[in-house]
Amino acid sequence: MSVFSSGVTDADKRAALRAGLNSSRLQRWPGAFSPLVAKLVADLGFEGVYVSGAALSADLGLPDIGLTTLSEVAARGGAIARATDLPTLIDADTGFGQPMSAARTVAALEDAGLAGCHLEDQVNPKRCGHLDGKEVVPAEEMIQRLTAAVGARRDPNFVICARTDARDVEGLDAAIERARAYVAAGADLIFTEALADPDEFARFRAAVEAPLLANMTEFGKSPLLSAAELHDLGYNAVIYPVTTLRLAMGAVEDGLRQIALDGTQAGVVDRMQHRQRLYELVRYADYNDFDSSLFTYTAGGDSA
Ligand SMILES: C[C@](O)(C(=O)O)[C@H](CC(=O)O)C(=O)O
Ligand SMILES: [Mg+2]
Repeated sequence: MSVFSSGVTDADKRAALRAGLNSSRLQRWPGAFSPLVAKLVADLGFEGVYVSGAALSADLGLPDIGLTTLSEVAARGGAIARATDLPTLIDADTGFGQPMSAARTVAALEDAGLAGCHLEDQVNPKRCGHLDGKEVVPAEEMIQRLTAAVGARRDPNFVICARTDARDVEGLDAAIERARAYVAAGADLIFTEALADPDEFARFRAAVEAPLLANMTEFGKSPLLSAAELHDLGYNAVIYPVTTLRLAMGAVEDGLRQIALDGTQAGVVDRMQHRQRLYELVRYADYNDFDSSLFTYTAGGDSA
């Protein structure tokens, strides 16, 4: 196995994602805002990796209002997916344009090594699902989006997740009705955005015959339910989309303030990831071995 690639093929990652959704265990997918974070997510025993549109745009210094392009998202998502053996689900916003654009999006994300993506029923330009003032397209338009996306995938295991933002715009019953129509259009997984309380999660579960994904984003409209609570509610997957970015940025800000104050980082060194841990995550020793095997290579095939 090369140090430069995951030991698991894209097809096997997608099969693992499917198997996880069909299992009775809740699939926990923390957001990874970089390939290095994806390595940490895998090392700590989570089932999958999530790539958040909010985190990806924030990382570029942009608000999450649909400014990022398919090329940017596929490139960054691909770099993250390739850094781990885990399957990666990515946020594809509204599919980056018309229904045919959603089809192109799926092809590009498959090529980039992603295991699945979610498409939402918001209008363009989209908003964070937990902010007021968002709007949804008519259900028929979202069904076109989904039909195009489903038809575009070559690997039948690539997961197409349909997100409905309708709860906050049209009410819970309309959101559930949309979810059922999206399943009929071929969605493999339903993302129930911005639900208000556990009872709403339960009502979605009772009404929709497909795997369900919960969004446990902080400072939003939904309560922060635990993995055990979501499992008991019958949910199949949970994302912690912006959590790692918020944790990291909180720590970076605190550290920078301390340096500005003290004139040295000496007081915050014990809060840092140690050089050794970083090297472990990027498999420094394996690259060294690989390099020395090249360095000592001789044409006769002997190596010292
Ligand atoms: C899940 C989400 O789409 C994301 O981009 O991560 C966001 C998360 C957030 O802004 O907190 C959303 O819920 O719209
Ligand atoms: Mg998003």
